[in-house]
Amino acid sequence: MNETIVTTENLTKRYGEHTAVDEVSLTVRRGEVYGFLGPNGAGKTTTLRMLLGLIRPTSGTATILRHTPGEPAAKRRAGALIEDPGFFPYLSGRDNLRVMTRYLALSDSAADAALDRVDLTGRGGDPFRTYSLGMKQRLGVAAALLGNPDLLVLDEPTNGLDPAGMADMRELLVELAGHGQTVLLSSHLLGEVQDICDRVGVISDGRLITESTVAEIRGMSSLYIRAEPVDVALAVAMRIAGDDAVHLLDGDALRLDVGAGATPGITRALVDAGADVHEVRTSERSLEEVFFEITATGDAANSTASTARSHER
Ligand SMILES: Nc1ncnc2c1ncn2[C@@H]1O[C@H](COP(=O)(O)OP(=O)(O)OP(=O)(O)O)[C@@H](O)[C@H]1O
Repeated sequence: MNETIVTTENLTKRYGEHTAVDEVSLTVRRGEVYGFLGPNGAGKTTTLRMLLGLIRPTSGTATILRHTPGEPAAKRRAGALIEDPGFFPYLSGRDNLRVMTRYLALSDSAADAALDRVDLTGRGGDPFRTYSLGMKQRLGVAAALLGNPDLLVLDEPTNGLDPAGMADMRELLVELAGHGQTVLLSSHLLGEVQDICDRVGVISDGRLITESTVAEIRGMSSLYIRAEPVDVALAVAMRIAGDDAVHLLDGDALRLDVGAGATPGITRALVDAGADVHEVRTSERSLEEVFFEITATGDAANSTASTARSHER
């Protein structure tokens, strides 16, 4: 599963003085769901548009399915939902897809197969204008699926959906990946995609800050401690875990960036130092927390740095 489906090397796009995408180098491998994450305006859509050959890079290179973006062979094997697909409101979902299958010289049955993949067969005969937002997004994914592409590129596929719609979309994406399709999706809602992505690339201000698995990016688990007096607890925690790994949280709790295996030793040391221990619990940091940290510091290596404090309860 290590075949490379997408690579970029120092991919850059400038608009006048503004650098929208700044030397981004990323890799998407076959069969994975890759989350391209970043806040609004970070450069996600611009990167995806370069990958699809919709705009030209200012410098740097990209390869998609071993082709240059925009080459007919790359277009055939990659389906995308990147801009409003522009469905006809009075045509049914099925007929909208048929307009596309005819343009792509595919059979009408490809439209039915795509409707089926996104679970819209039952409503396929209804006019597009009667669809909910979630159904419209699903039809957009169905359009991207026409021709059974190897790679799906989806720009913010959960955007604007309610929680149930998001859950449906997530389920659909996992299912697609289960069928061997590689999925590259962008999102600014990290919590929404962390459960479905195999790997993520985090972009901020046009620069790729980090690229790794969700587990790696979250780093090790944290230990939350409430003990009194807090200054005693703080001193004990810093002695055992090191100053940089200890964060004083609001409400005089402590967060320690240590593995769960450290829990018994730290609890014993607190008690030995005469502290009253009210609570000790381990928890994994969410991608959301880590994301705030690394986009604030601009450096993944600093992801446990003290900037975390302002985002913690
Ligand atoms: N055609 C353009 N001309 C000038 N600036 C542009 C153009 N397209 C994008 N930009 C700028 O490039 C930056 C990145 O935009 P982009 O749309 O790629 O961000 P994004 O991460 O997709 O954000 P969002 O989630 O809001 O869509 C923004 O500052 C945007 O204003």
